Amino acid sequence: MTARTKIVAGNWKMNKTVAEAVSLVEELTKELAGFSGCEVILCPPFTALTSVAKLLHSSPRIQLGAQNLHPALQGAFTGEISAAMLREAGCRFVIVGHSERRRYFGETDAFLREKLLAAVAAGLRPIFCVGEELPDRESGRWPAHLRSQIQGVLHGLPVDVLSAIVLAYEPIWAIGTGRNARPEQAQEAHALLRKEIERLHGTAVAARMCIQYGGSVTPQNARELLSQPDVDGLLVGGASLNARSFTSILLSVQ
Ligand SMILES: O=C(CO)COP(=O)(O)O
Repeated sequence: MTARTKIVAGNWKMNKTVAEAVSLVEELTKELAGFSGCEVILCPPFTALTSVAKLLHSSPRIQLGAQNLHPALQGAFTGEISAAMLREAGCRFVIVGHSERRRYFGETDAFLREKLLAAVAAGLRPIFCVGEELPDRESGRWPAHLRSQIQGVLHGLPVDVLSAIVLAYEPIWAIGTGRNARPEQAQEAHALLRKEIERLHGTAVAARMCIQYGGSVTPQNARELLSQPDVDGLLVGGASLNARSFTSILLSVQ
């Protein structure tokens, strides 16, 4: 089996002023001095990126990510931000296709594909999110839904783009609900996603791909989720907003 480096990311969503972000990162860098259990990514809101980047200079194991980008290089897109701007702010990663972006901002597969291409062209690694709604989970249609999200966006992408992507399985019914997927449910979905990647892009790409789980991850459930063979990391929302809970999740990585 290919050994994949585990990657745990904190998606702060629309939380933390610059001052709050700085204080959280100061606490985290203190708690995580010497930590080398996995790659750690922090995704603060845009306004806090440069301040957080400065604090992370001396913590090479903690990297910076953004929560969104626009695929155009520049231009008349009021309120948007480009991949080059994110790189300049110190980002290495960017979340693409989070269910909240798909749901509230109508982001389509075609648009997400453009974002992935723009991100990788600028040297960013996308964290590409997929996941089903509760009715699809309950009716058993979730495998078809996940396959169609993968095919719709990743089909035919060049191998350098695929190799840069971190995939995140985030069942929508588990996001912010306190109801995480059971470890065996996460494993089943991750194995299916890896199989689909393999079908589209071959064994080597699929075996190397890091697939994170996201949705109500807590210090209590992180270890068991991470013990599944195809769970290669976590994408943490609420529990990443507090230094103690995020650190305790990170310490569950073996
Ligand atoms: O959406 C998520 C991370 O991107 C998950 O959020 P919660 O961990 O708050 O459920």
